[in-house]
Amino acid sequence: MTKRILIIDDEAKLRGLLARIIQLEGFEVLEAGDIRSGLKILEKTDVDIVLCDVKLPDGNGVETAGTIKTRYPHIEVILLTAYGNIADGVQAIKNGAFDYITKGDDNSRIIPLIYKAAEKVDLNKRLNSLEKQLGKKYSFDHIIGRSKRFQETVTLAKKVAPTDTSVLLLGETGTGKEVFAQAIHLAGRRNSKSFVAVNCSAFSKDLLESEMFGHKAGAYTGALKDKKGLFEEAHNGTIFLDEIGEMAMDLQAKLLRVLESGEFIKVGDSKITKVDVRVIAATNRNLEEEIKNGTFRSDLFYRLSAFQINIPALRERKEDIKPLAESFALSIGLKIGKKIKGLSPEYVTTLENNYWQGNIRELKNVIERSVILTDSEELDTGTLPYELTQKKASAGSPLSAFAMNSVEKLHIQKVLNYTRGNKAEAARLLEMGIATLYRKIEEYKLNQNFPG
Ligand SMILES: Nc1ncnc2c1ncn2[C@@H]1O[C@H](COP(=O)(O)OP(=O)(O)OP(=O)(O)O)[C@@H](O)[C@H]1O
Repeated sequence: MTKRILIIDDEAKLRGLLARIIQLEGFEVLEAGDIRSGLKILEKTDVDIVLCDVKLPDGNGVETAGTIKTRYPHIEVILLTAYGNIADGVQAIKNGAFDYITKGDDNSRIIPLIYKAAEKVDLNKRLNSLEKQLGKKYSFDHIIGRSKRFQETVTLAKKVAPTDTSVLLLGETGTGKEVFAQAIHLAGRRNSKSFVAVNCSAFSKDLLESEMFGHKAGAYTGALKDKKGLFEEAHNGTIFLDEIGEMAMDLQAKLLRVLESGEFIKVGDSKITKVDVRVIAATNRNLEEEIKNGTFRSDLFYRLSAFQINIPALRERKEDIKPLAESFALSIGLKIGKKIKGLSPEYVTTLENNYWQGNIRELKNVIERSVILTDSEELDTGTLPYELTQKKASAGSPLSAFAMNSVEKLHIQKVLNYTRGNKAEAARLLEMGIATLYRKIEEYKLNQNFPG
């Protein structure tokens, strides 16, 4: 495919000349006279290579090379440096530029260099699609968490990874069950084959059966063609069955058969299909309870639970909150082009005191919000959602929030928020004496800053 090249240079004559030389080679060329209009073009157009001058009316090309690489990692940047200024070129490469050429005396270098950069762009694209095929590419090296509790979990998962044993991952929502499933797959002998994930709660019973096992044409209305199921897609690889507690009983029986013999029958088929698939299942439900309630088959549970891994909730491993938050802040910052250097101590404490019902997923969302809102390179509590800074005091467990004094504290705070800090009005509404209110504000260290 024709590569598209953007030239950012304020010298119109030189820019035009360069554009013509490059166009003659069959490349498509766009031109910009300053950084701002160059970046605007990148926002709207798919560009492969940028040629960028160093001295521009609105900034420096060496820094711009870094900005472009951060925002658009697949683009290759070539810097046009002034004669005798190699230092700029070297710095640009440090910032992620592909290479540099000295203006004027290097005209014969430019075309071969563009071809080389074009090859690199193709490679970037191939790598990108490979990474996509591998899913979110979580290996054990990418899993963050140094706490003892978490490390024990990782050690267990690493031990089972190279075997072919089925694994049952248990943990609250957002604790990283899918991340672990991927890491186990990648560390196992099936890692060059597919990892297929299916969320059992996302489909109705009939649809889930046809998703998992496939169907023959005419099996039911709307089944116009034969359809391969996810078990077949995962042949020789791994299937991850998320929310297995939601699976209907008769499908559970079918799943047990696959686990035992690798065999199943497609919907509407008469013959057996055989696959070789490793099964990793996950749930946030208590399956033993489900068995008692008659909604989960005990034989399937025993088959699956031969190897159980409990992933601890985030609140049970507070030491991991800071490194996780730092890593998310950095990567989200890079994605949206903001440099985040760290988190304020108060910010970290607030995060550590939160209950994190949604675990790492919730933490990631909170950090994303902060990175978007922040105007500084250090994230501070001002960027946290209001309820998080308020929750600080009642943190611990959801139950502790129901202890009498916790309830009183929350209630007084709510009323104070309502009266925007007017204590006389708050005391009246609370039907308590003003002196008592002052004492309680002091005792519970209630927030007295009211915006607006
Ligand atoms: N240890 C970890 N290090 C870094 N990121 C993590 C880690 N664990 C989870 N995440 C991130 O947290 C989010 C939730 O993880 P995941 O989807 O694996 O959770 P889950 O337990 O499968 O959730 P659910 O029960 O809702 O399916 C994802 O964005 C994932 O990338």
